[in-house]
Amino acid sequence: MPDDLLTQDAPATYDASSIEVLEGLEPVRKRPGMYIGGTDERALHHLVAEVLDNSMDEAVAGHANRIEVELHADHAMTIRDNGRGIPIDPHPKFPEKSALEVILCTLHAGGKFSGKAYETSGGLHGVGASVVNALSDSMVVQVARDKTLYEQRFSRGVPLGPVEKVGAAPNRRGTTVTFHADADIFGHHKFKPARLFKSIRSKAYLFSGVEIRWKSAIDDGETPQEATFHFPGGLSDYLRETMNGASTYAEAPFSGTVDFQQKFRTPGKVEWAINWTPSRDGFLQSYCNTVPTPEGGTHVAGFWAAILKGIKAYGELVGNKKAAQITREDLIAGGCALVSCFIREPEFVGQTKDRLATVEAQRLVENAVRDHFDNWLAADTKSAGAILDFLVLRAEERMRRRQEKETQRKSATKKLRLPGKLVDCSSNTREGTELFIVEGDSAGGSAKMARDRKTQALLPLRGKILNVLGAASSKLGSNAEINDLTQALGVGLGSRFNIDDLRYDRIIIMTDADVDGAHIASLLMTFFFTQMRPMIDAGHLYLACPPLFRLTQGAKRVYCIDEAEKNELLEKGIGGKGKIDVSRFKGLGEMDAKDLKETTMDPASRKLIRVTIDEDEPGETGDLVERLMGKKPELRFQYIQENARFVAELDV
Ligand SMILES: Nc1ncnc2c1ncn2[C@@H]1O[C@H](COP(=O)(O)OP(=O)(O)OP(=O)(O)O)[C@@H](O)[C@H]1O
Repeated sequence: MPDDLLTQDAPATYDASSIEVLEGLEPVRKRPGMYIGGTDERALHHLVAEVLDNSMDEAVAGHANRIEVELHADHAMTIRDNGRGIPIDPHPKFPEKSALEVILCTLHAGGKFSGKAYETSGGLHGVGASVVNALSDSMVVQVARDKTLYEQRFSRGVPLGPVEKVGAAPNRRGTTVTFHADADIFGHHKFKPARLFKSIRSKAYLFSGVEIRWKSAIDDGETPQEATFHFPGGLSDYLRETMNGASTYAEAPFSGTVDFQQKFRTPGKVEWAINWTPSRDGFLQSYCNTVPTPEGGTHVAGFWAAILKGIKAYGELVGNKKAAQITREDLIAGGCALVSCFIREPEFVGQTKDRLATVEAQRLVENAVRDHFDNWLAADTKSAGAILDFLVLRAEERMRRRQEKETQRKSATKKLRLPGKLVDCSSNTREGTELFIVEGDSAGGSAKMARDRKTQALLPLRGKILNVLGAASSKLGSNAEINDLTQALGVGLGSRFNIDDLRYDRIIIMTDADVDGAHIASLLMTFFFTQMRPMIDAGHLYLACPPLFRLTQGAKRVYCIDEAEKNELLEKGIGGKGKIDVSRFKGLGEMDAKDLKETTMDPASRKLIRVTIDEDEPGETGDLVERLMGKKPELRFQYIQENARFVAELDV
């Protein structure tokens, strides 16, 4: 048959049209976790932050002074500002589209890359607005510019028509975004008025030049349905409110603002407020360009360095030799602090911006705060003396506690009958020791080789522990696994429980990264939550994060925690030579000691999740545990996967 006939007869199916390219915002819908860190309640609320941060950037740049945030009855959100308005003129690169459409339908489109339109902004990747658009079943953007009102509508990231003039706007300017999150992505999660209210109010404290109005059609019985926030006093007012009348060592907080331009000839500024109190635990809330950074970062490191060096220098000046013993731990214990910096082109870890990584911020903040702190201590010797005495006392207490623990543990190890399968560590002080609760004997094998004998102990559990929620309390004491665990911990069960007897600093649950592992981890967490709650409250309980994949390319090897991270790295490359070899760990037992050590056990390179109870909603955590550990086992794995962030905070 002649060649041309062959081609004529073949159906025209395999041509360019059969090559698929994920276009526009499809990748966001396919893998939302990569852009907003998940699809849970926290991720849902993050959508509001993305849109609100754009309005805040407009305000901080001096173009807006009012922002309105409204939660509607159907859980749609409206965020309106009186800024310059997102540009609607045709985009030079895509003349057939408006800049508005390019911004909302293209990743990495924005006005914050070069610092020309904004000096210091929370936005920097040019993805926030488009991600919200992609994950909303409906989004309407109105722009009031040049006395005209424009509008464009979208659904799941796709424009429903071009930008249109919809009326006159003689006395108005700015941007209004209304979106309704897509239930296909966020499932049953809904906006919580209390959570929104709190984060919106903190924004107003962070930038005193803005007034934020809040309105909610949903009444949760505790959150005001209307409010206006404007705080000319900035962070000192915020600190006073957060500390809620607690007695303090300094009469007024140590607070201030330094403009980096004036001091260091570089754009940006830092604002802070701190006071010390005997009556509650300390805290530090930090922000960069009004974006909360719950995991801190370089700005926070700079802040503590300034305070620590300042107080030690002051101690030396007044001849208090004990001041040299103060550590950062003592400062943090009773210190309540707020730090907010504005810098150009900040670098964060991840799109949800939990930790600031810009190296320069450390130096800028440290130098700015240090000068002021020295002056403040010298000018207010009464407060300075009170703080110094308090910190010295804390340092002494800390050292005494450590000594007590040393003796305590020595006697405890002698007296106690320890379970036979416990592989104990050799340190005779509790400080710095860790107990890994491991799944199965095989995992115990590599863990034994990977551990640091001095500080890391292992307790292998055979199979699943008793589900304490379903069990009568008499059964608890006779369950072998629970008995072994309680003995190894040294704390006693029920009325004999005493947290002071705890034999290790950290208790780390280390299970396989699969359904069974997650089940065992949730059984253990339930046990601690219901029987040894003070251990969680005191921050002793952790989850290990073993990786699921290892990528090897030539001499280079990296580990990935999940499928999404693996795919991201495969796309980006890992910087080695040749083909990338992917291996999937089926369980901890499959990892060799070197892998296990590097990724999961060695404090220098591993990742741990600290298990915490959501302070805002402790009752809810109880309900959830009850619901999940009660009747429906299949929900548990999903719970761990989706809600890990709800009960856990990262601690690297
Ligand atoms: N309310 C607004 N007023 C004026 N311009 C806006 C507004 N919202 C968005 N923009 C413009 O749209 C651009 C894209 O916003 P988007 O949220 O996608 O990314 P970004 O803020 O630049 O960075 P990030 O992804 O880190 O949030 C911004 O850089 C800004 O130029």
